Amino acid sequence: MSTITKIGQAHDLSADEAKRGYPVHFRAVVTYYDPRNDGKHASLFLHDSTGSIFALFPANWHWTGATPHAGSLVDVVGVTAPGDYAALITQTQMEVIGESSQKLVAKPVSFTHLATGIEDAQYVEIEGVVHSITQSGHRITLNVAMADGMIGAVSVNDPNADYRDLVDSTVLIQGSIGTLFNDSRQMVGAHLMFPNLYSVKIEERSPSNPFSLPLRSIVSLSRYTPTGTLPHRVHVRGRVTLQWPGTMICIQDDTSGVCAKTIDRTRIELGEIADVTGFVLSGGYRPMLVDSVFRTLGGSESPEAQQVTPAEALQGHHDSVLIQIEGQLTGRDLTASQPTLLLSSHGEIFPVLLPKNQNNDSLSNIRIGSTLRIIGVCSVVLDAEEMVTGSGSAVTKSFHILTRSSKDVIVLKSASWWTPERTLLGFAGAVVIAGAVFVWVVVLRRRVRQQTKVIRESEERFRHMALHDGLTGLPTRHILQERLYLAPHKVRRFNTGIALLMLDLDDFKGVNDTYGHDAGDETLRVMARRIKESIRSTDLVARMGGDEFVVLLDDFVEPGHAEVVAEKIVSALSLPIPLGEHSVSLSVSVGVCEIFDHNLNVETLLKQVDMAMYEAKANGRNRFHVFNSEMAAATIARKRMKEDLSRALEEHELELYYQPLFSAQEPTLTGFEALLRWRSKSAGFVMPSEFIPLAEETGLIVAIGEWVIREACRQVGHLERQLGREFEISINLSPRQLLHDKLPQVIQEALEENCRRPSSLKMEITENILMTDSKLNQAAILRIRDLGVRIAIDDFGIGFSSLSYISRFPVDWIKIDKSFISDCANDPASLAVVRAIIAMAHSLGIHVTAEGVETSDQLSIVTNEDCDAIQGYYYSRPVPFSDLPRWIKSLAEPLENRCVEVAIPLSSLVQEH
Ligand SMILES: Nc1nc2c(ncn2[C@@H]2O[C@H](COP(=O)(O)O[C@H]3[C@@H](O)[C@H](n4cnc5c(=O)[nH]c(N)nc54)O[C@@H]3COP(=O)(O)O)[C@@H](O)[C@H]2O)c(=O)[nH]1
Repeated sequence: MSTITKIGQAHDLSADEAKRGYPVHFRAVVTYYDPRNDGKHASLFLHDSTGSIFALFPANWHWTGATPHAGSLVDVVGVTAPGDYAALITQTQMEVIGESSQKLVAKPVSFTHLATGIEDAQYVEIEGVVHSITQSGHRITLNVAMADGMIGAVSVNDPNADYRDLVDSTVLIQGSIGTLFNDSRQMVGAHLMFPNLYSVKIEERSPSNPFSLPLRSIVSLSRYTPTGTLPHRVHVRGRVTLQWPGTMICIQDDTSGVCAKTIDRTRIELGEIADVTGFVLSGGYRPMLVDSVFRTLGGSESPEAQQVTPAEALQGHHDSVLIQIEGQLTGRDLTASQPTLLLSSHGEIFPVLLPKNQNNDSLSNIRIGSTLRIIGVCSVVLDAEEMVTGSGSAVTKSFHILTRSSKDVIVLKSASWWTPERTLLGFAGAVVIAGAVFVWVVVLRRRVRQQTKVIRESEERFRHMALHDGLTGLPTRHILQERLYLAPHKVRRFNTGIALLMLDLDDFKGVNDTYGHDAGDETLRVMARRIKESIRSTDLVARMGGDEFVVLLDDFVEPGHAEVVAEKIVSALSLPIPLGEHSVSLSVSVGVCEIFDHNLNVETLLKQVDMAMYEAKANGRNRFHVFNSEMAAATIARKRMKEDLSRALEEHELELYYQPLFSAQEPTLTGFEALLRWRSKSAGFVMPSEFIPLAEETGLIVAIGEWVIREACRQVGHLERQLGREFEISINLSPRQLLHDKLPQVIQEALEENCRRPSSLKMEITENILMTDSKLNQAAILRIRDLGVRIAIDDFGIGFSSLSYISRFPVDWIKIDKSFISDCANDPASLAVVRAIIAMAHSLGIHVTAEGVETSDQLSIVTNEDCDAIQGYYYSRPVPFSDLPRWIKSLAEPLENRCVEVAIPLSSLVQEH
């Protein structure tokens, strides 16, 4: 997998591509650093000339040099992973290499633009008024009102900084955008991560004492129109008509009333005069204040509660004003989080809200039907729909009363069963009763229905939005989960099975990149429709996000049924999709899992079908793959091995074996190839073919490879001093290691620390390193060769080697792959290949090693063909370092007496054969 070196390239990967874990290596500027982020991870936003990206790494990361701050230049290695919107970097390793001289340019953005999500992780500038400041854990948040919406600007709290001055100031803030998405990839919010107060520029400073702002009459708030583009705090004064400590305070002056949201819990007497400052929030009949603070000025003259009828209250003029109103108690819920009474009067039904956490026991004894007088602040609700679709002016829909305590509920007339009306009704007869009841129920219900219709509609809308994907209309993972949890019962009851199919479109990103996002959306809609058409109406298909879908078959599934469905889906989805004047063809990879056991575990089932889907991808895509138990065992074992391997270096479980290298013509020992071994505490003696690919995948190969270079130079240097002669060392290089910027420096240090001639070191790379990403790899190889180190091409002949490009490349050695050597004695074709490689290499001035020489026949063939060096079991297997001196001494003895065989652990012999 090729390494990505530009941030923009990594940021733009689709979720599916990012999930593959592309290796990345960037040099970038830090725009934000939070050493604690979520406790387990530290986080960084990084920026280069192509864009910005978010990187996660362990919170206990040990910085070898300086710790970073905004403006640091860092060297970062990691792998890509899907983020909520754009890709991010995990398994990050990094180092600060200095200060950036680059002046960062932040793009000014509006909230509406941020709401599209496309600026995820990018470096931007916002303008707005700071409404409030909140602290949570180690972070501080400035809640900023931009011209078109509110945004939280987040930073690591600096205990020495004073943020309070910022409230009500107009500010410009530069930082990186963290966008929040739900499972359906719908944006639910965004934060601006700013590094410190230097990123906040105050354009217009607020007065430090908010109560020094000029006083306004409360009624003027209704006429409030922001003079500039952004609204600032206002200051009003009045008598307190209601206080819900920590939530709200309402005041009233001669002109009107207003309610203000506040977190201040200071208790205040009703009727006291209070100063309140806050930000105007319009949208109701009258505006309210938010993020408010208040102070009391004494006094205790309670404002008069105006007597109003429900019809008058509905007109709206009494909104936020203290009123008294009468009605019959028709219902109550005193145990709800918001205790409520329901009153009716003159055909109107209105709720009365009581303060939370108060003793309302006295109210539970009031009989339904009793006539009550309520004193409280009137809150009028507008009909938003009517305002939009109708006249455009404020249309009131309902009202409710906010009371200060249960004392605001006065029983005027208690209802009794034997009221004159009811007695009369009793005499009037069953038909009249039925009629009256019917009318009463109809009228009451109609009113209640009207009151609750809007609530129910918005609940329905939210529920539908939460449970259905906005693009395809398919259910989301929540519905799938509900159905999955019911599945075991169904299996038990009907004695059938269930099947799960996980679908991932192959190369979907290509459609987005080539034809644009509208075409991508259309493709997803078509695919969703085709999947639905391929299954029964009782089966379920859910969109999991991106281009991933899951199908649940839980209706009388019989063995093999899921495979038939998967086959059908694979062929339905491979049909061309018309996109305007174009037509595209895509394929899909499907994982399949069938279960006929009611003890099935839903989590396990999801993991298994995911594994099967990845297997389908790995086996060439455009196909389905059925889960089997070996896959699970292999995946678990790999995961465990990865975890163990991440500790292998620090737990000293790695060691080097050395396989001798001989010159061919007069066989003399010239040096060794260093070969890595892992003596794992849990897995035993592990061969490199098993763990090097994992080290590559996880990025651990960079650290492990560095250790190999340093350790091989140290150990062979030690041997040389002991024996008084010089050896050459061959070391294998992995592709990922090659692209790490520090590699030449590591090699140079290892050479210098051990006083080694550069030409005595040979770095072995495989052919396909040269073929993939050739420009980057070639540059890296040239940098190593510039040190004077030799380059060898390993396993030559099995890849894509082209003689013409070898001639253009600075290669010193070629190692003919052992498969040709093992066959050359019996297979004329292999012998011909060996001859051709040697002739071609020599004509280009390149030396040749025959590797894997095991027999005397093979030895004489390669020697006769003029090979330069020999490596193979014929001379020796790889030898542990501690046995090398003994092995070298035994060279004088006949081959069969050499001590090497005893030097190798039995386990490694078994694995090497
Ligand atoms: N990036 C790194 N890769 C490494 C490192 N150490 C090893 N490796 C790579 O792992 C592969 C397997 O290595 P290993 O199991 O050690 O096998 C080596 C020899 O034991 C084997 N060999 C040598 N002679 C013979 C023989 O006569 N017969 C026979 N059947 N096998 C023989 O060949 C392997 C050496 O191969 P090569 O490197 O291609 O010269 C292997 O691909 C290693 O590259 C490491 O530190 N880093």
